Amino acid sequence: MATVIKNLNMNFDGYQALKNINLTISDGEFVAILGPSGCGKTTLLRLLAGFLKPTDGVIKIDNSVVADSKKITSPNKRNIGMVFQSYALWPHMTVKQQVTFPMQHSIFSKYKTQKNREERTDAVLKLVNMQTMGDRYPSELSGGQKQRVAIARALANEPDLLLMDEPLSNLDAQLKIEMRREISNLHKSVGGTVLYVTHDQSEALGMADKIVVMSQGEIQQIGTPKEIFYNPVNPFVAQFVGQSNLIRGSWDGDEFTYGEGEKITDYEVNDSFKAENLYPVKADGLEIVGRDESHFRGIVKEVEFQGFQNKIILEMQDNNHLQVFACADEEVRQGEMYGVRIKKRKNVEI
Ligand SMILES: Nc1ncnc2c1ncn2[C@@H]1O[C@H](COP(=O)(O)OP(=O)(O)OP(=O)(O)O)[C@@H](O)[C@H]1O
Repeated sequence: MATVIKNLNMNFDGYQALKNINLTISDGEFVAILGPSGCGKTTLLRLLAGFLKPTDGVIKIDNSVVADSKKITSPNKRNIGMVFQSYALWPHMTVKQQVTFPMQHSIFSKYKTQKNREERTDAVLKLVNMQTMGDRYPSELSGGQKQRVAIARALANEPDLLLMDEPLSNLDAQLKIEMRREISNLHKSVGGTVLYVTHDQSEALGMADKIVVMSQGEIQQIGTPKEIFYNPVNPFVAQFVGQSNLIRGSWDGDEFTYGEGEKITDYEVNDSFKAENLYPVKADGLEIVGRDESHFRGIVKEVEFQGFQNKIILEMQDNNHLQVFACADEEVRQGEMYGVRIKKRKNVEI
């Protein structure tokens, strides 16, 4: 049941919200669409669900065209489950009724008898750990419980594709982490294909098989979480996903020169950084090397205690700000000048 998106464009009154999107989602894959607010994530999801008609391009699910610029297959004729940020539960229905409803009304329902539907409702409520709350109404549930019901409802008809639009953004930090684990485990146990929209890089990195990074309506990079994190293809991905520093200098082949002639050799840096004479390095890839004048140096603007480490913000001589992690017991004083060095990149299996 692969979903294939080809040359997809979406215009809203002259504003191009999606530009030439090409993406294949394979059967059983968990794909995260990751990008900042306004980059077109929800628009892509709405096109897949059948709520919008593309300006251009084609969407195929299981080899049949469900959308092109001329016609679309309506949402009720696609076997798609949706989980929204706002939960979108029906206030007048109990938990059990919410889950049973799509089985009574969808043309894809395999659960034709009342008994079948009751069994399936019990099974999906058990999956999301809500089996004891079947008779409650949404107003009697916590945020996390509502989200579990929304997930159970979306899974009831065993959708070909489960679309999740920032499903955890209304939950508190602790619950987010719990639900993240639950959704991952659910995907592992039930299988199925998931497209998960988020602007939170840690959700995408922790849950997805494949991440699609988007910016301003365009796909920037598609890859596994490790590929995206360790080998970003351009400065946007490096900064958005890894919060990398971008150090100015000059490239000669695989050798980068920065500061006062310090050099580092790196075979993994994408040509798009070389073209701009930038070196991407995360906060843990830099080290403070004392106050030796000959080093690449800057003034410490902030020292933030983070428990295991300190996060240090330095203002460099070219006004660029760098983030550096240092051991919590390493004394670094605010307002003073320190040298910084790029550490040799560790070999990470990707
Ligand atoms: N119906 C519409 N009419 C006009 N412009 C729209 C419409 N829907 C979305 N847009 C615009 O398209 C762009 C992409 O919107 P979209 O909702 O897809 O972004 P997003 O990445 O999901 O953002 P967020 O994370 O804030 O939800 C935005 O600039 C938005 O204003």
